[in-house]
Amino acid sequence: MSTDPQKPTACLALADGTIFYGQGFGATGQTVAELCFNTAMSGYQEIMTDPSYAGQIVTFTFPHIGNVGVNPEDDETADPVAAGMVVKWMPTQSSNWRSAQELGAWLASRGRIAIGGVDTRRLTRAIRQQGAPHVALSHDPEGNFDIGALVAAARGFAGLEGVDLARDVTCAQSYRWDEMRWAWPEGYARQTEARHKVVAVDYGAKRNILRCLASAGCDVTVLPATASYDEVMAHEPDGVFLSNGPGDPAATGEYAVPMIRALLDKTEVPIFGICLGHQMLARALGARTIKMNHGHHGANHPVKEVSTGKVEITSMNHGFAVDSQSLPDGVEETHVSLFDGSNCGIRMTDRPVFSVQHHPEASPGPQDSYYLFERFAASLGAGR
Ligand SMILES: NC(=O)CC[C@H](N)C(=O)O
Repeated sequence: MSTDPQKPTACLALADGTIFYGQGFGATGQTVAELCFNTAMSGYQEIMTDPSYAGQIVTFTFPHIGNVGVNPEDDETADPVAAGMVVKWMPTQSSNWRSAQELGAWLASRGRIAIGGVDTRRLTRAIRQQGAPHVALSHDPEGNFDIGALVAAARGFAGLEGVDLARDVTCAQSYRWDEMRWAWPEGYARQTEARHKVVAVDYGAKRNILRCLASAGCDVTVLPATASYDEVMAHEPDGVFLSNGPGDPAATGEYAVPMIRALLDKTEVPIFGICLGHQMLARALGARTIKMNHGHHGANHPVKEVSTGKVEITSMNHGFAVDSQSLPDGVEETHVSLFDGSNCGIRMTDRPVFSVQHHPEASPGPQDSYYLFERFAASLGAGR
């Protein structure tokens, strides 16, 4: 361990040669990924364990990260999935009654590298200006860095376009889910009966999505990402849910889109998709998806529901988007981002098939969009 307090023990190299030094925490070693920034002021543990972040390092624009520690209940999946984290201030000792472990120890035990002491405003401006950069992040307690090799490693990262990561993060086998939310958003009744049989296809599903489905009255069976049409229909579902997940919807869609297309062609089953599920439903309907400059990642993104004009404050985490210009006849845009006008929701006009780009399960984030789970449950009929 270096004894010089000024000597950097971590280094973040952008592919354009820009270098950020800081103090390392979590695991030691090196990782390469795409870099994004997240503006949420809380929920760093949920963000780090959201499977949608596979292949990405997250820069937190909120400066106090780590100060409430981590706990087993707030994991969105079993392990952190984001490749690493960048923060402004080194985490202080955690102070919260729910804290079971310090953030640094938790990251170290899960092989995830973090760097603190970075000018995250400057870094965020760089991400906005150049688009999500490819980076290499190195943590060496001795502070020995081969900058040329790090920049070369960042340049060597192939990026996320055309990459299917859902296969890496999906479940190995199907399973039932019956845990409900711990708290209900204001104004919603607690459902006690699982009345609707729902198959949730797991492209990297967050646990709170499954809790929200169960809480809206769904009896949930989770299937692996590569489940075929026949495997889905063998469960005789009243509805099918398409989850969030990492990577490029075009690549994941190579196997997911034919399954979704078969559901649309051969059945009348209601479908609800979130984020990657939304993007792949749109592709199955004939629309295009595109890579965004630096994407949307945060917990305060305003989204307008087109039919009512109502604005929801939403949780967001995506780097690809549905091109609303490419929506075919019979599919309408239901939600739109008030930050940049990008598509945030679609529906088929003649049947209960709909999806959204934002995250109605929040975790972290506001609860404004929870009604979408109730809307899905209502589309499943009176129940069994
Ligand atoms: N949260 C998600 O499902 C992300 C979807 C997709 N990987 C994207 O980045 O756009």
